[in-house]
Parts: sequence; C-alpha cells; structure tokens
Amino acid sequence: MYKIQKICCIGAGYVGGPTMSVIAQKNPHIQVTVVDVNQQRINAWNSQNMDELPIYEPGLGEIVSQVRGRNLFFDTDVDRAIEEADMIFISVNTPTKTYGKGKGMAADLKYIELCARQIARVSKSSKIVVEKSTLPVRTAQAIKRILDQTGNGVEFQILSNPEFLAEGTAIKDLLEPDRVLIGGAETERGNEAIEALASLYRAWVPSDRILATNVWSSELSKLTANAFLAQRVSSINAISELCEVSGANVNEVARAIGTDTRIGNRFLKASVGFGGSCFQKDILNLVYIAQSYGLDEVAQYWEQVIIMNDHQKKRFSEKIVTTLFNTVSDKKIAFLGWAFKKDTNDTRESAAIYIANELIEEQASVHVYDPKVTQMQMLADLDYLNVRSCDINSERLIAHQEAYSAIEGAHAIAVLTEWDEFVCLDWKRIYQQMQKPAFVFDGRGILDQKELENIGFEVYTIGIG
Ligand SMILES: NC(=O)C1=CN([C@@H]2O[C@H](COP(=O)(O)OP(=O)(O)OC[C@H]3O[C@@H](n4cnc5c(N)ncnc54)[C@H](O)[C@@H]3O)[C@@H](O)[C@H]2O)C=CC1
Ligand SMILES: O=C(O)[C@H]1O[C@H](OP(=O)(O)OP(=O)(O)OC[C@H]2O[C@@H](n3ccc(=O)[nH]c3=O)[C@H](O)[C@@H]2O)[C@H](O)[C@@H](O)[C@@H]1O
Repeated sequence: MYKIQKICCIGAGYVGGPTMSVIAQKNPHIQVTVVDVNQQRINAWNSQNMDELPIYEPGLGEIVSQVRGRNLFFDTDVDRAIEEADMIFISVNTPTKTYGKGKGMAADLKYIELCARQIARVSKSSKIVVEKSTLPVRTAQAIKRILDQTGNGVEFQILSNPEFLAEGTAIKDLLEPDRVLIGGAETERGNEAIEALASLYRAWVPSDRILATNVWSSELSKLTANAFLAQRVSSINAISELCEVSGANVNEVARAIGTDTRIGNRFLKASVGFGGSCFQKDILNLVYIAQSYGLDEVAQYWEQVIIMNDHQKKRFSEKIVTTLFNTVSDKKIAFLGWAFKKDTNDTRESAAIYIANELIEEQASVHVYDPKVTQMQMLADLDYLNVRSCDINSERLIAHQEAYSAIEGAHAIAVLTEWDEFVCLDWKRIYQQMQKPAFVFDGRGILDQKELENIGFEVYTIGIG
C-alpha cells in the first residue's frame, strides 16, 4: 500500500495553484509543494499581499493565507520537490501546437514530456505520477514509456485525474465537485495508486462522487466533457441568431428548453462566443485525435462547434459596424469587459480580443474597462494575433481604470464580459456622456434592454429579435 506524506505539483498555474491549495487545506498532515520554472509566478504566489497572487479567484486568497507556510509551499526547485514527493501531479500547460505536424490542432505535449523526463531522471524511489493537465487519450502510455525507459529502475504508477474546475468559481468547484475522476491501471498496484489518490480527496469529497475508471476513459472523459459544454454554448448561440431574425427571444427559448430535465437549464446562456484557454484547444485536440484514427465524420461533427463560435464572434463585430452606419473609422467604441468571463483575470481566447481586432481593422478606437485586466495584458493579447504593429495597437486600444471614462464621448458600448458591476452602472449618466444615437451592444445579455431603451439608448442584445 502507498503511504502519502509529501506531494508535489509541477505547474503553478490556474489549475495547479488553486487545486493544491485546497488539497493542502483539507489534508493538513500532507506536505504539498507547488513548483514552477517561472520564478516571477512563484514569487507572486509567495507574495504577502494576497492581491498580488498571480491569479484572481474568489476565495483563493483566504485559503492560501491559511495554509501557505503550514503545509503548502511554492518553489522553483523542481528537482528537489520531485525527489521528496511520493505523488507528483503534472499540471503544466498543454496548448495547441503552433508548429509542425498537427499545427493549430493537436495538443503540444512538449512540457509534459519534459516533466516526464525530469521525473524519471530525479526519482530514486517509487512514485505515483498524476496527470492533472488535460491530455489526449493514451498520453499516459507515452509518459509510462519515458518513465520506465529513462528512469532509475524505480516503479511508477500513472494516474489520470483531470480537473473540471471552471475559472471564476474554481474554489467553489474544488470544494464541492460534481465528481472527481481517477483513471488508473487495471492491476493490483494500479488500484492501490487509485486508492492513495482517492484518500486525499475523501478528506472532503463524499466517496460516491469519486469515480474510478481505466486511464483511457479518464483521459477521454475530460476532452469529452469540455466538448459537450462548448457544444451547448454553440448550440444556444446558433439559436440566438435564428431568434434575432424570427422575433423570438433566446432567453425565453433557453428557459423553455431548460426546464426539460433531460436538457437541464445550465450552460444555455447565449453570448458573444465562448473563450477561455480550454474549450477551443480541447475540441481542436479531439478533432485531431478523431482524424488521426480516420474518423472523419466524428472530426467534422465536433469541428462545427468551433466554426459556430468563430461565426458568433464575427457577426457581433459586424453588427457593430453595420449598425454604426457602416463605418466605425475613428469612432470611439467602449468595451465593458475583456476577461473571457466574469470573476477572473484570465483573458486567454477571450471573445473581446477578436472583436477588438476586427474593429481596429475598421479603424475604430477601442476604449476598454475591465475590473481585473491591465492594459499591458490587453495589448499583449492583441499583439499576439500578429495582425498589425504593436504601435498601432497601442494607439487604437486604450484601457481605463473605471467605466465612465472609457464610455465618455463614445459612439457605442459593447458589453463583452458579464461582470456584475456593469449592471449597476448609472446608465442615465452614461447616456448623457455619449454621442447620439447612443448604441449599446450587449454581448452577454446582462442589461435590461427595455430600461435602456426608455432612457434613449438603441440597444442590440444577442438573441433578441
Ligand atoms: N485553466 C483552467 O481553468 C483549466 C485548465 N485545465 C488544464 O490544466 C492544464 C494547466 O492549465 P493552466 O493551469 O491553465 O495553465 P497555466 O499556463 O496557467 O500554468 C501552467 C504552468 O506550468 C508551468 N510549467 C510548464 N512547464 C513546466 C516545467 N517543465 N516545469 C515546471 N513548470 C512548468 C508554466 O510555467 C506555467 O506556470 C492544461 O492542460 C489545461 O488544459 C484543466 C481544467 C481547468
Ligand atoms: O478545462 C477547462 O479549462 C475548464 O473549461 C471550462 O471552464 P472555464 O473555461 O473556466 O469557464 P466556463 O464557465 O466553462 O466558460 C467558458 C466560456 O463559455 C462561455 N459561456 C459559458 C456558459 C454559457 O451558458 N454561455 C457562455 O457563453 C463563458 O462566458 C466563457 O467564455 C469548463 O466549464 C470546466 O469544467 C473545465 O474544467
């Protein structure tokens, strides 16, 4: 049987940091060390000021301040943490490949392989290696081969334990998970390893929510879960366009279908398109895997979810241009929100980036207020698209510290993130500050369209015909 006293997590990102904080909080007898090659990130995790943690998540600061220095440590000494640990979580990034075979589709597993080689080189005692990152089905096989063939003859058990937390609600999702999934080898030692990991979770998760499967089912379930979730968003977004031309209201349709318990009422909010670091990357990965097995119809089926999402973003920016008399050249367009959803500072793949880019192509001036995103981050996101020079981007995109200055003198407002504070703005004051006609494009369906129209705004809400 395994006795777990020390665990280590490679990768102090959006998943590694919060996940290990909760595991440490709930297992005070276990020492948890989170390591990363990024010194700046580790420094931020060790910051005394909880506002300086590298990621913003409601409730995270409280847990970190409670357990850091007690049984939770953040460090850059990866070798030492691996050597001392009985169980090692790999929680590094697995972005879409940007080069070579599978470019733009497959998951780039170079960081995973580096971790496997490092674990093999450093380990002098048997370890349980846990895949926390989202990985293509059968990656565990590759990790196992590297560990066994380049290691020091010690035993490795590989588990798959995908993470299902969503950003903005990470702590809540970790404290009350719908399920914890653990895939392991169907052998006696495999079962013992599953049990060792399950026992960490049982410190707070009811046993019937801890599911054990074989490794391949676990790996594939993660990609499938994200594909199904994203598919729901694309499905309701497809219907939103139909609502707009037919006079239906997408919120009413969502409510009507969501009351059918077989469909369920969550994840039916029409939007400007899903963002985030994972939905697109994981579906592309699924499509690539299906293609590599020659399953073309399966690949095409899932690819449509991405095609629909791109269309939703594109039609939103086009709607702004056509409504503003077919030109936004030198017009001020105010963006409320830049993060890919509320309650996070994460901007990866945020719809706002693509919409800003399209509007800047049309020579608009985009003025953004987001309570958690810095101008530096916004510009980095835009520059990353590599469409025009950084100088032009910084001339055309201006961040503001508060909403009213972003909006002052604007021709139009686009709501790109559903931050609660946007609903409570003084919309009468805003109306007075704007050019007329004063347009509002609500890409999140959070504002009261009738109330705004009564003030005098011309309002477009996604999915309302
Ligand atoms: N962000 C999210 O909400 C979720 C992400 N996931 C998955 O979890 C994985 C990690 O995602 P995030 O935490 O968002 O990524 P992230 O990019 O925020 O963090 C990854 C960290 O790993 C570090 N790293 C990379 N290679 C390393 C190495 N060889 N040694 C030490 N550190 C190394 C990087 O410096 C970085 O700080 C991905 O596979 C992702 O698909 C799963 C569920 C939710
Ligand atoms: O693997 C991951 O990274 C994670 O991806 C998603 O979590 P996340 O991307 O953090 O956030 P979501 O709440 O899923 O939202 C994703 C995007 O879809 C959009 N969305 C979501 C729901 C909805 O009804 N409508 C909608 O447009 C959101 O605004 C956001 O842009 C999944 O929900 C998590 O279970 C998963 O662990």
